[in-house]
Amino acid sequence: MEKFIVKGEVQLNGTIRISGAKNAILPIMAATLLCSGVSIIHDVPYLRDIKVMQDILTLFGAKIIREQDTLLIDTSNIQDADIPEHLMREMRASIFLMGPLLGRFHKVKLSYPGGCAIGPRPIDLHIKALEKIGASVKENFGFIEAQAACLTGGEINFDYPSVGATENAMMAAVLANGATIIRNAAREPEIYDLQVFLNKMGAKVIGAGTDTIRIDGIKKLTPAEHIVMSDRIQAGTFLIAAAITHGDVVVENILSEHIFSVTDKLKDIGVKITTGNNSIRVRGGDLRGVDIKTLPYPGFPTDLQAPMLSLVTNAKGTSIITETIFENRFKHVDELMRMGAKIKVEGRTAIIRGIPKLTGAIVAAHDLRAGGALVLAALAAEGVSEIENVYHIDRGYEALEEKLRSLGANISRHKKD
Ligand SMILES: CC(=O)N[C@H]1[C@@H](OP(=O)(O)OP(=O)(O)OC[C@H]2O[C@@H](n3ccc(=O)[nH]c3=O)[C@H](O)[C@@H]2O)O[C@H](CO)[C@@H](O)[C@@H]1O
Ligand SMILES: C=C(OP(=O)(O)O)C(=O)O
Repeated sequence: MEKFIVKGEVQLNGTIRISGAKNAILPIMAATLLCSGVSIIHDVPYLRDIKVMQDILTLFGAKIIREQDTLLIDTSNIQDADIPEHLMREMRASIFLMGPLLGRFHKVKLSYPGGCAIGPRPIDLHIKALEKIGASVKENFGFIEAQAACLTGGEINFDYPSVGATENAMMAAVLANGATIIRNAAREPEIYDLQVFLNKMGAKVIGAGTDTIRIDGIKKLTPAEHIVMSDRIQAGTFLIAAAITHGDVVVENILSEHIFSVTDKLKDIGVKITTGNNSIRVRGGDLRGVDIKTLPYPGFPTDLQAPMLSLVTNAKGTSIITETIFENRFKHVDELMRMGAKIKVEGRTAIIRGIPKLTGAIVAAHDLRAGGALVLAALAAEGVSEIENVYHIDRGYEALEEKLRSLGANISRHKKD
């Protein structure tokens, strides 16, 4: 087990480049199972979830080579296999394999996925979507078995725009007979990136990024090469890091349109934002309280709720943050209170009374973004903080401490005693 030790009150200054997005790479890696041959994915960071996806694809016989930030995934000799429960439980994205495996092998048996413990995370929408295009799905003692001699295009109307269920449905439908229409689809940029990759493989998908996606099934896909989109959540985390330390940071390789909901809120809080061509500069100012509600894209992303909550603990006045996506995504609150933050949680709403400064403390990351949020709080706090359970942070932030150090932060990684 590892921990971070952070000495706070250091302004961050400099330039940081954002790498490819975990949440775009994982479904794209799953999609490589849909064809035979070598697919190439560029700008892939070293993350724990990506290593787990590599391990799963390897079980199916895929040969994977990493050349720096490029993954070469050879699916020429893949065959059906069972995914051990411990790998399924490692991350939410393991469920993204259901659609491609069904498309390729006409049957799939999986246990339930894991992922951040941020409230119940059912997979009913994934299952219903696959049933709509002809799969028969049985749930038995923690396992899901789906089969379809032949998937057939159909109409999928989501009750809720689930990101993962939209991606699973797209990946299953590309090899189905006929056309599939997905309505009330999630509109996240990662879904558009998946569409681009699938179309490079020869699929016929249109509409990703809107709430209606149409997939005209084809018989066979071919391998593709792709530079994955940059990670808007990582970018947002660095923007907030600059703001909380009153620093001056340029975040490069980010499309500002992907995070305008975040930069708009940062401006409301009092932070100076300058948008360049594929970059954003953030300069800290006097912080004032704001109200934020997490929503599906293009609303404020739930994955930046925890980092933003850290920021407003230092904002003058009262802030109200409402989490509408996940039922239990306030585990960072108790930890921030150990650092002196004044926060009251009522149901899905956190009410934060800003204080001039947090104080360093020993705290624990309970999930990925909560871990990121505690690192940000520690950067601003007076004194030294220890953040335990760094393995959560490693799921989604590549070498976070090295990147922060390049901006001047005083942070180091240690084995926990
Ligand atoms: C690997 C990945 O890409 N993870 C992201 C993905 O997760 P994920 O794909 O799991 O998120 P979803 O959009 O599916 O979940 C949103 C909400 O829908 C509910 N739901 C979802 C599926 C289902 O079958 N039934 C159901 O009720 C969930 O419990 C949750 O309350 O989108 C989330 C929302 O932007 C992000 O926080 C995660 O970082
Ligand atoms: C919630 C997240 O990831 P996952 O869906 O993989 O748990 C996240 O990336 O913040």
